[in-house]
Amino acid sequence: MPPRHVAILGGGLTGLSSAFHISRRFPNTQITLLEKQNRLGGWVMSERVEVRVPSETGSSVRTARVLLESGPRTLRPGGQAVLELVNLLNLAPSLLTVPRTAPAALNRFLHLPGSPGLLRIPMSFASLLTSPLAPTLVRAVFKDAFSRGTSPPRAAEEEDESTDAFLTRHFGGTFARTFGSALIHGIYAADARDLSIRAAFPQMLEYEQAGGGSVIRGMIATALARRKDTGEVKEGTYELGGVEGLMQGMSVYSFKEGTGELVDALERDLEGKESVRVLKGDGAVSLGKGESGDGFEIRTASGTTLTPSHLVSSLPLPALNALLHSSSSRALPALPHLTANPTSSVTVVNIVFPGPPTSLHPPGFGYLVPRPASDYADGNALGILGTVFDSCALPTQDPADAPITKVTVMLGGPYYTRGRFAPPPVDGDGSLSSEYVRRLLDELSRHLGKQLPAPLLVRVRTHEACIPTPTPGHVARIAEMRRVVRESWGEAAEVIGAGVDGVSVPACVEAGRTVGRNW
Ligand SMILES: C=Cc1c2[nH]c(c1C)Cc1[nH]c(c(CCC(=O)O)c1C)Cc1[nH]c(c(C)c1CCC(=O)O)Cc1[nH]c(c(C)c1C=C)C2
Repeated sequence: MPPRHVAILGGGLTGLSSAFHISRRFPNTQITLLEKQNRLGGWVMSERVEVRVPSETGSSVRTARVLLESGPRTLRPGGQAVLELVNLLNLAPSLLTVPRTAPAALNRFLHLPGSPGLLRIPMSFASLLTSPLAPTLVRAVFKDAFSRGTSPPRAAEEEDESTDAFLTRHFGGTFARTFGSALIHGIYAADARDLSIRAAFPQMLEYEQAGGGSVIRGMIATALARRKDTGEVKEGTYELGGVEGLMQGMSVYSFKEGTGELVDALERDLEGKESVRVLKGDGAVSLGKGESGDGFEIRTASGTTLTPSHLVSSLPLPALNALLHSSSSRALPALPHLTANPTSSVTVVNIVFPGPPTSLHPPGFGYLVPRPASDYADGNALGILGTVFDSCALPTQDPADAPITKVTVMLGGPYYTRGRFAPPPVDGDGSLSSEYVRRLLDELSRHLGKQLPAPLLVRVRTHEACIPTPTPGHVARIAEMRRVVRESWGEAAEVIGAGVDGVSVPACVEAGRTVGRNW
């Protein structure tokens, strides 16, 4: 029998995807989505702002509406659950795609703390030959591929280690610090020494297993096995329409109005459904068992009481923990491990410069800054994690007749938790102090190897505790947490979200897509 009433806690992508998919599966079920903020989408945040742009000769000024992203800005075509939403929400006409052959897909850089300029990460054998990064990469490949028996596979499900420890074991400490830490900054804004390899990169463990202890041998063996596998016709379970075809040969994609279009389309869809109620600016303040012992009782900040038969929590796990502890009447049994993982805070600074991108930075995706050899307490002015060259990947998101260069600098993460850094103070109107902007521009000029012009716009957002870091043991802890939900809250409740299923946009959408499949 379909559920009578499903309450969904949290209006980020996971909550929105849950509401969308549950309402498709059970069109007559009442659904209430509760979000304490006045907006939906969590940290997916796309916004157009007016920028006064001088013409190339400087003789006139025009106003351009420039798109700024402070959360995820591009998506990978491999995430089928997101492609399905693009199809079902008719977003294909808004798609902007970046081919695999574009400079933004091919050129990625590192800025090594302590030395000026950027180093291109070699993506081909030819570019490896001339790269200053070659010694680190070649040594790493040899260490993993030709070391026999020194890296026993960690097959047992309960075994886990940090991503840094795994990479050091296979590829050496210099590789782990130079490439591994930078990669983890770009995804989790976290310290690779804190991040579980099993939770973040389970495929690495599969390669290690397939390669008898070597990741590289395992990758080669897996690729060869896939090539032999040609006869198999895979059953498509996602409703992709023609969208998959549009993604052939593409590295990433977004939308004309940014990733926020996904959120807006989901919100419009839910608003159009009579069975769905979206309560913005009204979070749950208490959560307990229903009065008759059946279902749940939720009280909201505005005083509304809900008595759903089914419950989906997509709240950050620490927020769910706080909610459970503040709920006294008919309290639900506590859940283990909700506060086991730390979270990273990220400061996102969008900067718009006059002039075309070619005048300011090399063509490419942007650059990442590895962990300094001296650790997070020092060695990196302001705690910069990396910079994205936004205008390079998706130039058509902004007006073609306004010559601008848009970059986004990301700061914080482990610099805020382990270092002596704190999020930059902002003035009453939300802007950075001119002294901080000067220091930031000086530092960027050093990274890019050229003096930068005065920016047309600088906008800052600090996302507090926005990305959970699954620490070693996460997968086992989540399995236990899920068991306790099942056994003591019942089959009518599920706990999902970035802190459970993974931090990427596809992981969040997928979690909402599969929630309640057994109802
Ligand atoms: C606000 C900053 C974010 C940082 N990480 C994420 C956000 C939103 C989340 C994230 N970023 C990436 C992934 C992997 C998904 C994938 O594409 O496979 C996740 C979950 C990769 C990534 N990192 C950066 C970009 C532009 C992308 C592509 C996806 C996206 O648009 O987010 C740049 C970047 N992100 C962060 C830093 C410090 C950084 C530096 C250049 C933190």
